[in-house]
Amino acid sequence: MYQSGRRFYLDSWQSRQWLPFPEKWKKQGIVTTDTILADRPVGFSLCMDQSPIKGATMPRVTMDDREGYIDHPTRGRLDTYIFEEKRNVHYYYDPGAKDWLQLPVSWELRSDHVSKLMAPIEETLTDWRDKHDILAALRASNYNPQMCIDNYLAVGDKAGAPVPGHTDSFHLMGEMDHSIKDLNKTIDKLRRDLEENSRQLQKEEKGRKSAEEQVRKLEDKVSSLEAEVKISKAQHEAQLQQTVPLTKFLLQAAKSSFDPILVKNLNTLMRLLHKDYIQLKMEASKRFTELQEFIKQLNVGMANVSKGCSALGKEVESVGLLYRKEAMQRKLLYNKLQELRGNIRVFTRCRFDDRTKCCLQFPSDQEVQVPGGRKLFKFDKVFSPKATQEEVFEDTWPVITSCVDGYNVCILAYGQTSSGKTYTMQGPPTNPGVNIRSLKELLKICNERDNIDYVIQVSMVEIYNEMIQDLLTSSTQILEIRVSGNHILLPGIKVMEVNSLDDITKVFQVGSENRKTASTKMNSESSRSHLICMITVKGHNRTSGATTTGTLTLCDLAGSERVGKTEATGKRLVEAAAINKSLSALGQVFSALRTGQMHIPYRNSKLTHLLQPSLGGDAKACMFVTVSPDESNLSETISSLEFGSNARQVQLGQAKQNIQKKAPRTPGGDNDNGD
Ligand SMILES: Nc1ncnc2c1ncn2[C@@H]1O[C@H](COP(=O)(O)OP(=O)(O)OP(=O)(O)O)[C@@H](O)[C@H]1O
Repeated sequence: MYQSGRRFYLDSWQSRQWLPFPEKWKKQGIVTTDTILADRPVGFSLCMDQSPIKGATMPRVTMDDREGYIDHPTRGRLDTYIFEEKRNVHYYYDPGAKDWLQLPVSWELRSDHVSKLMAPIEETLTDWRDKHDILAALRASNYNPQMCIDNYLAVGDKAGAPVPGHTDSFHLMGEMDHSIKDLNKTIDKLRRDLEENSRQLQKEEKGRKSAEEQVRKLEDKVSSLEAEVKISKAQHEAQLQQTVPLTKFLLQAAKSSFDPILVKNLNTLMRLLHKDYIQLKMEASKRFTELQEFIKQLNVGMANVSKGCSALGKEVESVGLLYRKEAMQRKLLYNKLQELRGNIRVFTRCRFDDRTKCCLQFPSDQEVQVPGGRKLFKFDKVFSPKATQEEVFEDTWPVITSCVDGYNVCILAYGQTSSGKTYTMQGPPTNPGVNIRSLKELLKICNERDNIDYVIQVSMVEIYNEMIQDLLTSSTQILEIRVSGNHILLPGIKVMEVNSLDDITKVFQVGSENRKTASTKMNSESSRSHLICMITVKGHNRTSGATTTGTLTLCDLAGSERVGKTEATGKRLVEAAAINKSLSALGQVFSALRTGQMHIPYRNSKLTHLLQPSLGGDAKACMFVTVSPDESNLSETISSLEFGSNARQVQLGQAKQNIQKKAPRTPGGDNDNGD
């Protein structure tokens, strides 16, 4: 027997391989051994049908998390196991990156070596013609042609056989793996560069500090020398003042006494004193000149140091700039990786409220912690109550603007009633939210592109009690969903074209006037319907003649709330039930997408049916989970955060660009005789 970590394996004498420990033995057996060394194979003996023996050296066999099973349509239940195997990988040396990178499938097909390996497969399996496909299978068989043929033949029954010519998913997955590996390598390289730059920055910061310290010391010395010069000058002047009156006095005294010897002595004394005085004066002036010279040198030194400091400051600034640039690049690469994986991007925003203390903590801009050290939730971005509408839009606009290039994009706001969904999406007129900012941005981009003619069309509906109503007309007609191919149509819907800021303002004014709002106990302005704003951006390239059609769906969902909490009755109860039904249908769609189910229950509600193209695989989606800062709403907050966490694990697949030669249908189905 062999133990690796928590897993146990058995040596199979027949196949001479390590096989996973049989499930049924686990229920009966006790494994005994003298010593257990972590993560190291040790000798075991197996005692079956024994009563447990106490002691640390007698471990029970634990469950193996690599085991599983599949229900095969023809072979019934098959046990599965994820083996840790070493695989051959074909690399090429990239002189630019100075690194070995995995060969993409299309490049690998040019290799003679690989062609030789593929030849026996092509000869044996003559109906398998897709070279990409064969190479992908060869890779999966560790470049062993015989194993590849065996694998193909082994799974070649009717239900499980790969359909030749139809399985270029191998190729796509290979390419995708390659891109993700490359991106990871680039991220690693950037991280290393970043660390190197940070180290450099710290070193230079240290140098700057020590230079500043030196300047401070030199300044202290200069001021102490200046003080010394002042003192010696003052002493010299004092001496002079003392000497002159003394000389005058002695002369007068000598003249008054008329004693010639005394006068002579006094004259000698005077001469001596004068000589001393001259010497002292010369000494002082010499000292003074020396000091002046020293101060001059110090000033030059200080100028040099301050020059060095400013050069260092500039360098620090440029390293800082590089750091910010690289951080930005890392973020872009992360976004690209997310895009390749096709994940729904989920942001969380906590509502600002100056009347209450925020009960949530924000350890980083991607984490939110619920009080009492309970669960930590991670999102693509977490906006604290301090976040502005600009900051919120900044992280959304790369997704939004890709609809100009022909992608389907969807932004949803989900959260408890009064948690700030409408504030985030619509916002007050003086500080608009994602809706108006996105349309402005789309207009700006369209105006900047000279050789493409763009048309931006907007339509707006609300789903109230599972009924779809057009918000751009005052008509109360209920719209019905019609499906045509991959398109979801709303025949009869009003579409408005926008060309300026005034048009945008007008569309939203008309829409909000028609929107049904009703009061509940929690919020007198609470909206009890889902608001969906559908924007279509059609571009016609005058040079190439290509047409792109992108859609942006902005969705302000009705508040998720517990019926009991709002004490809803009558009409309100019906509204709450309809909202809960559609939101739980949205949760079911996410859950089915997350677990890769064949059937996605889009048709369980009008909301999910209408959003099907935006959640269905070739779209880019992001969701704002809005939460309240108030502790009394904590249980709703946790359930919203959990909803967001689940949505974050949904992979929609890589987004597809809609480029056509001919203009496609509008949401109203104008090319489809929908009206
Ligand atoms: N970030 C914020 N800064 C300032 N005020 C905010 C913020 N978020 C929300 N508010 C205010 O909180 C109140 C409730 O917000 P809002 O109407 O957006 O909630 P909601 O989630 O859309 O509610 P409902 O589900 O009922 O539609 C509003 O008065 C709004 O102006």
